[in-house]
Amino acid sequence: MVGRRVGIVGAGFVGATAAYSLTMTGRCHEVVLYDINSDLAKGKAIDIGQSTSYSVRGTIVTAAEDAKDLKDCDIIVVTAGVPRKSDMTRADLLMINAKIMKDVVGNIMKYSPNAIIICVSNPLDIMTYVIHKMTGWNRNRIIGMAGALDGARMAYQINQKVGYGSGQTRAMLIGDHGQNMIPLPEISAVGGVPLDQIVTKEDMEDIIARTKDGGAEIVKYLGTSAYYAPGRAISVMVEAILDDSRIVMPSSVMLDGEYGYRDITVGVPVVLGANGVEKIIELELDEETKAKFKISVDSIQDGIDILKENDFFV
Ligand SMILES: NC(=O)c1ccc[n+]([C@@H]2O[C@H](COP(=O)([O-])OP(=O)(O)OC[C@H]3O[C@@H](n4cnc5c(N)ncnc54)[C@H](O)[C@@H]3O)[C@@H](O)[C@H]2O)c1
Ligand SMILES: O=C(O)C[C@H](O)C(=O)O
Repeated sequence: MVGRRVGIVGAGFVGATAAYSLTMTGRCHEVVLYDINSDLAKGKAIDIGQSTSYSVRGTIVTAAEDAKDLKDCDIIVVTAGVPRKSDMTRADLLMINAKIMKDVVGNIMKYSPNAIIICVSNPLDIMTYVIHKMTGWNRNRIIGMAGALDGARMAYQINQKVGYGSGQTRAMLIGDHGQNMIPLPEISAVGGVPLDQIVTKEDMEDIIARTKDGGAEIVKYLGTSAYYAPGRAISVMVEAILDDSRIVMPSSVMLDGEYGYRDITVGVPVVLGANGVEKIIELELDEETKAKFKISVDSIQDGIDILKENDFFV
């Protein structure tokens, strides 16, 4: 369904790039940029708005003067927060970004109580959990963006190795958006051809390592984190919800018994449609992958426990 209103909270590198990507594909009627730095939101909204003369379909791009201008959004993308620098891990952003989430979620609940939220801020799985706990909303309406990006990164690494299949490569991962993410080459493919038939074991190990290191590699060169691939990954998810296209996308979602876990947000394949998460797909995991998944879940739980110890949820 084309023609609805998408709010983006945080008009920095990632938020503005997501807005630009949405505008270029012309898949939503209106994008509203909100940032505590209102001049930044204004400048980006004008600049992106002026690009729409050459996009396939007009999109209205506005800057929110105030959080109340986020009213009645169908989808809100949360990119507010601090990105890491080269000497940091995503986990180092835990306390500072969790505090920002309090402010952001309060505004969303007040002005767009029926929205679907796509969380982007890091550490991703834990911020997604924070948004669940603070809103108390049904779990289909809160989705963490990570697998869409990590899958695109894995596809890129595969294409770099084989030298073909760009745009035809589908890569699947599960787990956290961090060092314990679990690329699944055994169910990834280039144009439908299973990876293990075209990539050596050694190359596969390299693909996995470089995918896991994908965020850090960019931070090393830019001194801040990536935004083109994240921005596009966000817009693909937004479009799937607006179009009710029911694509399968690994995303960080609240488990309630799936994969043997409850009350934890972690990346698994889901179906994205008009209601947000339409379905969680339960892959059959072998014993080795189950053990890796547990390590990944435990690492997310560690971050949640730090917030609890600091009375964050009180
Ligand atoms: N999930 C992913 O795959 C992924 C990918 C890239 C970046 N990220 C994360 O996204 C976040 C944003 O990255 P960036 O590069 O755009 O950073 P950025 O610094 O360019 O932008 C963040 C913006 O958030 C704004 N902000 C801070 N507090 C706010 C509040 N309370 N309300 C509204 N706006 C507020 C800031 O003013 C800033 O403009 C970081 O936490 C980064 O780690 C996640
Ligand atoms: O690496 C980061 O800190 C940002 C983001 O999570 C990414 O993977 O690009």
